[in-house]
Amino acid sequence: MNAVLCARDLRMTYGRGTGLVTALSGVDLEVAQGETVAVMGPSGCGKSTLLQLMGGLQRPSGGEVWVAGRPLTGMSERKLARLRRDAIGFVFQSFHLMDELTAVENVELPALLAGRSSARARSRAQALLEQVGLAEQAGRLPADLSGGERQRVAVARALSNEPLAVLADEPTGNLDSASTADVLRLLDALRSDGQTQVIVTHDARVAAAADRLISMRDGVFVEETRLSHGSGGLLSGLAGWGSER
Ligand SMILES: Nc1ncnc2c1ncn2[C@@H]1O[C@H](COP(=O)(O)OP(=O)(O)OP(=O)(O)O)[C@@H](O)[C@H]1O
Repeated sequence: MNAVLCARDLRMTYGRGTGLVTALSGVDLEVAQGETVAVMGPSGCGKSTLLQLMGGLQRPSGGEVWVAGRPLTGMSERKLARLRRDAIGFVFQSFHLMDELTAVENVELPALLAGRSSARARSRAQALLEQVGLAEQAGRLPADLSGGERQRVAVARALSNEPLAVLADEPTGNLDSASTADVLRLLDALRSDGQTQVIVTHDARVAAAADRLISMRDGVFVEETRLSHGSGGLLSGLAGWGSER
């Protein structure tokens, strides 16, 4: 299997008894190396659940996920944690930053956990913060950052362990056009280096910049569109952006 991320007949039901909620009703997805897939759909249709299952943060109720050809089914929690740490970068909707760590410390943490030297982790963290326009905020605690700044720290953190795949839940949700452009430029550069990306978004401009767009509704894929941008990649979604800074 050549896909970096692969799911077959993926199903997820939360709760038990009469309180069952079906979040995913059998989806199939293959994402190739260097490919960016955008996932769109109304609130509650199962987008975040899809990311959590593809990244091994939750176990599915049914179906199978492979990351870099390795099946997650039957993998021990320890191996799963190692795979997440080494191969995957998550951008969560609620950021999940550590309150007591500065921006740069938050960003370097995944790289340190993945075994990088402190010098390499720090220099990559600083470079990533610079790329998302936050070089000057590197020493601040999350409490002293705006919502959009925290979000950009979360994006930088997801990229710090140089992951094979990034799973991003609304990475530009709170950002103005200039900051969105920064984040998309960074993702585009990493995709050019072969990174695989799945981006849940409500922003049509972010979606338009992906290689493939999947529309979800009620736990299933209702439409898949392959987009073509010539060689522009994500940046082609940025025409006319970023001029307000
Ligand atoms: N931990 C949970 N326990 C129970 N139900 C859950 C849980 N997580 C999600 N759900 C339910 O599963 C369904 C899909 O949720 P999910 O968060 O995947 O949707 P989403 O498309 O990402 O929504 P949004 O765009 O609002 O983030 C929803 O009905 C949600 O209420």
